[in-house]
Amino acid sequence: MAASRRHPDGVRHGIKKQGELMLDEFARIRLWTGERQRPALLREQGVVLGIGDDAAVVETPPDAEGGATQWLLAVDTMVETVHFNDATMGDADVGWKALAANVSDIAAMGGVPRHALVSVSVPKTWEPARVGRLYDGLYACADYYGVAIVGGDTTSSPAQLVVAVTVTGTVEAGAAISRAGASPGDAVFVTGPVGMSGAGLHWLLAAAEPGAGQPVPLAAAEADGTAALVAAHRRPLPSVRAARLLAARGTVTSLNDVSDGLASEAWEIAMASGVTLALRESQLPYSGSMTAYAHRRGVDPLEWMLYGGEDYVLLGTIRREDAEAARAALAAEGLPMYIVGEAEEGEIGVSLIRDRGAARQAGRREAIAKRGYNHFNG
Ligand SMILES: Nc1ncnc2c1ncn2[C@@H]1O[C@H](COP(=O)(O)OP(=O)(O)O)[C@@H](O)[C@H]1O
Ligand SMILES: Cc1ncc(C[n+]2csc(CCOP(=O)(O)OP(=O)(O)O)c2C)c(N)n1
Ligand SMILES: [Mg+2]
Ligand SMILES: [Mg+2]
Ligand SMILES: [Mg+2]
Repeated sequence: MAASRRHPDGVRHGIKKQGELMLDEFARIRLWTGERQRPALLREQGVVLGIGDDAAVVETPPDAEGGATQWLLAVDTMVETVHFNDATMGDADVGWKALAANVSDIAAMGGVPRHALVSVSVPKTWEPARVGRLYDGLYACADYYGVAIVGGDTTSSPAQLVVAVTVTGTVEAGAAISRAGASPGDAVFVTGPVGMSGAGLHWLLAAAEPGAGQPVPLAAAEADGTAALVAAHRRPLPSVRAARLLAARGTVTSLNDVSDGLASEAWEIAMASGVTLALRESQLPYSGSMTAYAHRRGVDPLEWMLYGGEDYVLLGTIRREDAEAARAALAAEGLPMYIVGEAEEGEIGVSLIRDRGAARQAGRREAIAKRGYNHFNG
């Protein structure tokens, strides 16, 4: 009979011959998820029954005035080697980002993120402590955004780690903001700088030592002036508060979040709405550290800004007459909003008006390619 004893965490573990803790699937799940969330948060999200049964039970939350809400449902997956590797991300960063990418999709509909289901497929080579750290990051992000983790699934995996997070959110009935409502004359905005994550990834891949088997330390990035870029890549901060403030104004006509790159997301709005989005180069939110790093590496910063991706800021359109007031209202809350262009009538597409610095050529227009991160193309 397998030896076992009561571990201080209250979970019953088998003991390997060498004395190493051997946890079965259910013990691991309890270790990763047991009593990790504040009871107040679970109550706030209407969780009647959370982790531990066949399915979670949650109440449908009313809006602030007691009115009806609608559910928002989204899922996003992260796969080792595709979305991260040993060098680019720590295990806790993977957990944070897996949930953050989902929270960002709820923000992109103008909603409030509420619940999450977490599916992990774990290679046999991953010691349990690594998944424990992944859950540290997941729960840190869940706590930050007030999301209740109410269940999930656990399997082994023949090779890479896969983590898939499903989120729910709610939005006032009829108030979800799609990609399809932009009209000619609307202002185009973003809720934060773009290109930092792509630049951070570039730096991380260059700094990675083959076979080091551990993430590039943040201290190395600090020493090189790229810590903000690495943080943007590892710990994105989706724009939930900005989304809620903007949605409440009733003047936002389309919204999307930047996962595949500003160009790709702008194309999605342009196609869904049947407009051209014209971006002004001089108005784009250039980050100082991203621009400095790009110049050091001889890269055009626009490359990361337009095509880098994983920024998890929002791109949207808003009625022109409310654009400046909305910007000021967000600024009053310490939240950035940059007006970066205009929706126009005409052929569906995205263009860039070159009106910045040395590249200035009397406002020359360039067509922006429908390119960005694509899982089956490059
Ligand atoms: N395998 C799939 N089955 C059904 N719907 C999918 C699948 N993959 C993606 N989708 C849907 O296609 C749309 C685009 O997906 P995606 O580009 O991943 O969105 P996002 O960038 O917002 O995460 C979304 O509505 C998503 O729900
Ligand atoms: C090791 C590594 N290589 C490449 C990338 C770049 N990358 C991977 S996925 C992705 C786009 C975003 O992921 P996706 O699954 O397309 O999210 P979604 O659009 O569904 O929200 C990018 C830019 C990375 N993050 N890490
Ligand atoms: Mg997706
Ligand atoms: Mg999205
Ligand atoms: Mg994508």
